[in-house]
Amino acid sequence: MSSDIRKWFMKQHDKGSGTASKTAVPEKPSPPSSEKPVIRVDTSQENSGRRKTSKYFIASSTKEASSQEMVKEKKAPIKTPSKRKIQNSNEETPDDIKPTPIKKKFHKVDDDEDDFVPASKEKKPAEVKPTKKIKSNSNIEITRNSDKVDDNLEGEIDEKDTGTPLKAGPRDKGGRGPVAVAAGRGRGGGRGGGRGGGRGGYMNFGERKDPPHKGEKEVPEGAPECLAGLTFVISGTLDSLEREEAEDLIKRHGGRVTSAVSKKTSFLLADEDVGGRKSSKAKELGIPFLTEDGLLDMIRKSEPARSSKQEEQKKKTLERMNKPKINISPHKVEVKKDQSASSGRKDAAKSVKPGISPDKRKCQYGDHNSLTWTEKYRPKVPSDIIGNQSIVKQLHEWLMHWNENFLHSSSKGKGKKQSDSASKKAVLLSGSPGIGKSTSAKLVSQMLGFQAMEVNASDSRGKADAKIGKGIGGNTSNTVKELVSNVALNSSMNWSKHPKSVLIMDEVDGMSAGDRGGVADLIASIKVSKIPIICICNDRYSQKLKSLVNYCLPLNFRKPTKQQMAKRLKQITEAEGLQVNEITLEELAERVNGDMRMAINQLQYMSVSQSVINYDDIRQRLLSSAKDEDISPFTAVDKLFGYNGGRLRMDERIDLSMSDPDLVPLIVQENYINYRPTSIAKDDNGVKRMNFLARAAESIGDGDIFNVQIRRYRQWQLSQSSSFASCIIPAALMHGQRETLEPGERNFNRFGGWLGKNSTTGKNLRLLEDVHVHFLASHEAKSDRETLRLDYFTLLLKQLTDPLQVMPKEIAVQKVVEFMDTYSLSQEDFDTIVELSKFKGHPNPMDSIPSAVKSALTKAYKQGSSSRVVRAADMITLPGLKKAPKKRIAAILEPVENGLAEENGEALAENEEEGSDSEDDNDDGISTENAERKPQLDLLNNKPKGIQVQLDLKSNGKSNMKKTPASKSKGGSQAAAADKGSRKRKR
Ligand SMILES: Nc1ncnc2c1ncn2[C@@H]1O[C@H](COP(=O)(O)OP(=O)(O)OP(=O)(O)O)[C@@H](O)[C@H]1O
Repeated sequence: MSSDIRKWFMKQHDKGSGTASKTAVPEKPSPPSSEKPVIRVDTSQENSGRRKTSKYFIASSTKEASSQEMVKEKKAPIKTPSKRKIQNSNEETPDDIKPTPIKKKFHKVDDDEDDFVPASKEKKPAEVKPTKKIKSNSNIEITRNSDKVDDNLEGEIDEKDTGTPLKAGPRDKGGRGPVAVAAGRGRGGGRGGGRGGGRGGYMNFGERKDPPHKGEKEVPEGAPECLAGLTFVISGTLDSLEREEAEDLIKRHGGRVTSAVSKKTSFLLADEDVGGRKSSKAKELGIPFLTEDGLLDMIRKSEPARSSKQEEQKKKTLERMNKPKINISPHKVEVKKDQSASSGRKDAAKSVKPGISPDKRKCQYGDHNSLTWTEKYRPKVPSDIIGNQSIVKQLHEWLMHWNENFLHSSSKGKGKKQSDSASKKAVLLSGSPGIGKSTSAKLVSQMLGFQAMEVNASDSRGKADAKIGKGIGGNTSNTVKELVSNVALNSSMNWSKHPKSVLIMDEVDGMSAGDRGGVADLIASIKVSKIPIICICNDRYSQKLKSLVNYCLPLNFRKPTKQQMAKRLKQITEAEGLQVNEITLEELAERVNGDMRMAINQLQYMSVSQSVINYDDIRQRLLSSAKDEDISPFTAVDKLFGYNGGRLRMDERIDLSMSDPDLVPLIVQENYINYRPTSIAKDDNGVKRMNFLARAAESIGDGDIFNVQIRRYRQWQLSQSSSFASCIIPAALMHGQRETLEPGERNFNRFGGWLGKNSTTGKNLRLLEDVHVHFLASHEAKSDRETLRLDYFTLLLKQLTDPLQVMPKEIAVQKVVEFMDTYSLSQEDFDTIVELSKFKGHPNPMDSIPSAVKSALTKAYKQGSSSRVVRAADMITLPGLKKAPKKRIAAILEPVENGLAEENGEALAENEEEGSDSEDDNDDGISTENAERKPQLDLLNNKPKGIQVQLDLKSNGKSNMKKTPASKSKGGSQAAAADKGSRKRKR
């Protein structure tokens, strides 16, 4: 498998039109079809120089594309443009072509929609519709030719999991035959697709062909709104414009670009019949096709006199700047809205008992013109808040019933289900910045007559003082404490006016790592609070908030859609006399990434210097700030796996997966199994899902191979491939709804389990190494670490626990302590042996030992400590090292050559303290330089003999390096020397 991946990587990919296919299916000029009419699209356009292959293509002016010409086209052979190859969809029928076996299976992907949903195998015959003429807004006549669709265009490859050989379709323009599936872009051969329409393997991402006449045509500038009201869908590769350029061009002229064809679509912009889902849907709905030339023509014809346009704009700006503004004040807006509001809303508005009276507010706001627009147009009633209406409603419900749930009720939320919103004393509003969290909290509080007290949690660092008597003048944490317990408020507030208060804690995730105890303190405050607490954060998955989440009702704010934002922004710009069209505002909304505050601020900033803001102004202004977002790995995984994960663009997927290249793959791996892919039918019997799971698992495995290459061999250039294999492909396959697989499981993405498991492995290896070193120092056995674990541990466990289970207490304890002394095992070693010998499903031998016996054993072992002869592997010090690594000591003690198994050694080395490796090199120079080091050298010399140190230890049983040996036996002098050496170093 790994070699497959590497080969794939090493392979130079053909970025052209599929060389492979060219060799497979020799290219030849296709004779004109006698059955399929080919319409010349825009005969007036010289620079197009291309033949349009589909009858669905419209000319920019049908007057020019006369029926006579159409007939001509049918009969006359077509001149092949120099750069393009001729396609004739009737050239080969599926029957003519023998299916070519595919070497490697690639799954079909609709690259237009950036989704990896396998295509339906069914062929949908296109509807037969009468030819009719429609008129576009720009007075361009459009022919809707709906002759019978040539089935060959719809040729499909059956290359899915079933392994059915390809059903070859007609060769496309690029001459890609069926074998081009892997190499070519898009649907490859067989689908009869043109340049890049329809499905393509995800492996081919990024290989969309360049437009054949890229940059060769002049892009006209038309009237600003000439495409207003028209909705375009782009498919395939255009003739001279990149897709993004075409998109910009349309938007610049007031048109809308969507990704999927629907009834609202005005044109499918494609330069040839690209085939694919969009194409067939357009045909099905009778949506006219428009060529790039057609589009350019449409724009060109609307071109206004440039100078007059500019002058007009200048005049407007000057007018606007000179004239005193007649603005709709926020108050007016409010009144207006209230008047038009429904009766229900009126009631709600009536019930508002704002903390500040209108007069006071006026005072507070001062001159409206000096206000920032975000303040000026801050929502005044809940319905002004765009998006998240259900969340606002939930918040309203929770706050409305807070007093009755927690103040006046005897049960105080007890007995209610944990999930029940009424059981939580606090709420946690989460969501990205500038989407209305604080506004909603304040508005709802105001509506319900609560006095809102705002505290920025990131200012309330750390715990409150134990004595909160310091009062409100003290730090913010104290303030919070006092607020929630109403200690100080009584004296300073008029409770008849403000009987109810609510505490709004903004930016609770801003409590930095240094604020240990800050969140804990907040939780403690929530527990005792006599007022509702609304916590606000950006990232509810933040590790810091892990414990807080359990005490709060989580309400997650979503970003408003760009359409919702544009609508609200339009109201603001109209009120401010700023001329901006909706498409431009949608672009702004997209560029600020749903941040309403930023969008409003940008508009206010731009309004200072211009009264007309067009699409290009927004693009220019927000070019650098395009979609920069700091997101947590959990949010990234949520997005990748989300229901709309398939709609994300590839660059967005890459950004998400690279947002944390260490953690995102781990979280993906941990959770992919919980997702039910959207692309499988609801009644799927599980086979398809298993298939998807298998493919995702395989891809995660590939990602692991990349990861090893990156980490071990520093092949950082593979980072993106690694993200691709370990995140993007699995998420593309599995994205959909998350479901739980075990009862009691929470339906949230889990943190990657690998880190925990790796840490446990490291810990176990360290413990094993301790036992191993002691074991070797006892000179009773000379095995390596692995042998000790595999062959000795069972026996050791038996010897250590059996007597305690079956023998009388005293005898058993004595026997076990003797055994431990013989093998130089400490109490910790005893525990390690028990712990590492545990297996799921096997009883723990310690369970059947009475606790009296256990405590007798501990007592007996400690008693013996004072006179115990310790074979002191623990006391070995190595020159230059504060703490000698056990692995090194084992190597000194171990008489056998083979040492530790390489991989275990590596794992251990990774887990050893960092300093040890860097200090490693010091060993070499020790013999000559430092006299202090000599004793340690002696230890090395004694290697085959082992070391025996006899020490009189403290009665607590802990070895003490500073203690002078009471008696010396064999080797004692060395130990003493070692001890001396270590003492000297400590000084
Ligand atoms: N959903 C919305 N509807 C209408 N206006 C909004 C909305 N969200 C934000 N705004 C505008 O943006 C301003 C700031 O919003 P707000 O402070 O509520 O954002 P936030 O989500 O709390 O941001 P942060 O997380 O940075 O505190 C508001 O005064 C308002 O003008």
